[in-house]
Amino acid sequence: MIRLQNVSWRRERKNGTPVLSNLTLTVPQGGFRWLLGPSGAGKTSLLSLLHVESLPSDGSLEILNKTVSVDTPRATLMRLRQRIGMVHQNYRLMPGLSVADNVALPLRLQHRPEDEITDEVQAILKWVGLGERVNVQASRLSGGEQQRTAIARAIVHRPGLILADEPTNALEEPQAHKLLDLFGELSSMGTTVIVATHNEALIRRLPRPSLYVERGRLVREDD
Ligand SMILES: Nc1ncnc2c1ncn2[C@@H]1O[C@H](COP(=O)(O)OP(=O)(O)OP(=O)(O)O)[C@@H](O)[C@H]1O
Repeated sequence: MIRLQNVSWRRERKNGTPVLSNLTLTVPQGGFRWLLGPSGAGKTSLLSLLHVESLPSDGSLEILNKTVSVDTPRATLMRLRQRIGMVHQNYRLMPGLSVADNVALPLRLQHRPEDEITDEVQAILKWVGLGERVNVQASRLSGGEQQRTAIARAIVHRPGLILADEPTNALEEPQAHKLLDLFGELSSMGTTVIVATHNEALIRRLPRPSLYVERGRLVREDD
């Protein structure tokens, strides 16, 4: 469950125009929402807030049944973030690590046994079509391969919440469709999924409710 009540977020501590203003919305556990809006509307900023990389300047924010504020201890935020899978627009892989080690990161943070990690990572990399690229250094990957590695890393630990920022823009259509089908399936099994996109064709393929953001405000919610 995600719940925002009158949440605003300013880049600077006190003054300055809020990047996100007065957002109130609820997404139930297992809900899927498209996050839409023009470039610069605040979609990435909202995803950063939901990923607890930034914290609300005002209002109240609840993610996976935890209330989050500027007073939340860092260790609590880190634990919460481990329950969230995020596909960043620019992937944010560790360039010096192999594909497998990038994808293993969330499982290592959970202190899972290494043999289990190897199996899980192999399986998910095979699923995204990178079964033959396991030991390649991330800095040597193409854009599409980087995006698929980032997707694998975001879902390998079966998070309760998946956030994805334009997760298919470097993918070929069949891969994009496969990913969407997975997101749809994960949401029907209880994972909350929020996907920012400009891609109308994707939305038509998986018709789900949308959140429209404009100039940092939630201007519309469609079913
Ligand atoms: N690092 C930054 N420093 C200052 N302003 C920023 C920074 N990143 C984004 N902004 C501003 O914050 C606002 C929201 O940007 P954000 O990236 O969240 O929008 P977006 O809807 O994700 O856009 P896009 O669809 O182009 O990715 C915009 O006005 C943008 O110019």
